[in-house]
Amino acid sequence: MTPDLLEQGAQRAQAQRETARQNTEAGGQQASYGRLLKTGEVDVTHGRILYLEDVSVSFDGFKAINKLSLDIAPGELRCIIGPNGAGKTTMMDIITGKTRPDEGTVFFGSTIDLLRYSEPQIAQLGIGRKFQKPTVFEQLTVFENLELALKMDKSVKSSIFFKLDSAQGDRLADILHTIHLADSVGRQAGNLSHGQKQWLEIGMLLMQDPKLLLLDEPVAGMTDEETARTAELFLTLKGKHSLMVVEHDMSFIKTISDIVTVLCDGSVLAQGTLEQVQADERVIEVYLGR
Ligand SMILES: Nc1ncnc2c1ncn2[C@@H]1O[C@H](COP(=O)(O)OP(=O)(O)OP(=O)(O)O)[C@@H](O)[C@H]1O
Repeated sequence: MTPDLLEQGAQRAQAQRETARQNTEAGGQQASYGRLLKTGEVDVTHGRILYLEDVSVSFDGFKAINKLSLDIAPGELRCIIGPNGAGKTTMMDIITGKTRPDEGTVFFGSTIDLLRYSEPQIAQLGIGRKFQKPTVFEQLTVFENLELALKMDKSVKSSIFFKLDSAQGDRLADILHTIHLADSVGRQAGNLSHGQKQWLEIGMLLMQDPKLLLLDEPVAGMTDEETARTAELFLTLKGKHSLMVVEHDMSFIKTISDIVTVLCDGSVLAQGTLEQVQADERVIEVYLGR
């Protein structure tokens, strides 16, 4: 792809997204009461894309998650903090189907009971997960990694004969811009910096157009500049996707957060703005004061 084509593709994809956003704002909520949801659509008419209620799981008698309840609004960027062992990773494992809870309710939108689905099916439903370590294909170029992410999307049939159509090409160009890698499209992923690899992996998730993205310590090991650019990236994604970000880096949380949920001993200890939770005595005691 030439820089010109990339630029044009990115602009077309941006324009399409803007139209979709305006349509949603103009009537998405009301409209969805009166219409059937299309395949792959998530019913967010009750204002929640993710809903957990009284979820518990024990490992050898130890309650890692203990009557955990929380919900996330569509388009929200929710930050999750908490001391080591609070249950943050286990919570993500439950949402993505890696771990089955002993009890509780986990819904995607108001109609999809996630406990009825397997891990690959949950990914297919539109929940993307980014683990802490970047897992890109080091031998392939940035472009090839993104293209491959689309091929791995099971909804794209016949991947052997797969060729990007123009809408997919535009989306790829748009994502390249979003993840700050438009200038590195032909570079081998193995030669990227740690931060760039993390962005590329986020781009690979975005190629599958997830509705909800779960990100585990996305800025761990990044330089200050990379961290700042990642904050920018997340703020761009907010609204178009729902995001749940687990992080220990408080200055990063400060830059991106609206609502922060503090987990401790497998349940929600406090929730509010970062200022509010930082002023909460219980939080100071178990976490921030350490
Ligand atoms: N498969 C497992 N078997 C036994 N115990 C487990 C298992 N998975 C998690 N745990 C325990 O459950 C608790 C919660 O772990 P979890 O990894 O979810 O915490 P966390 O908040 O993500 O911690 P960190 O910030 O250190 O990553 C810990 O005490 C952990 O040792």
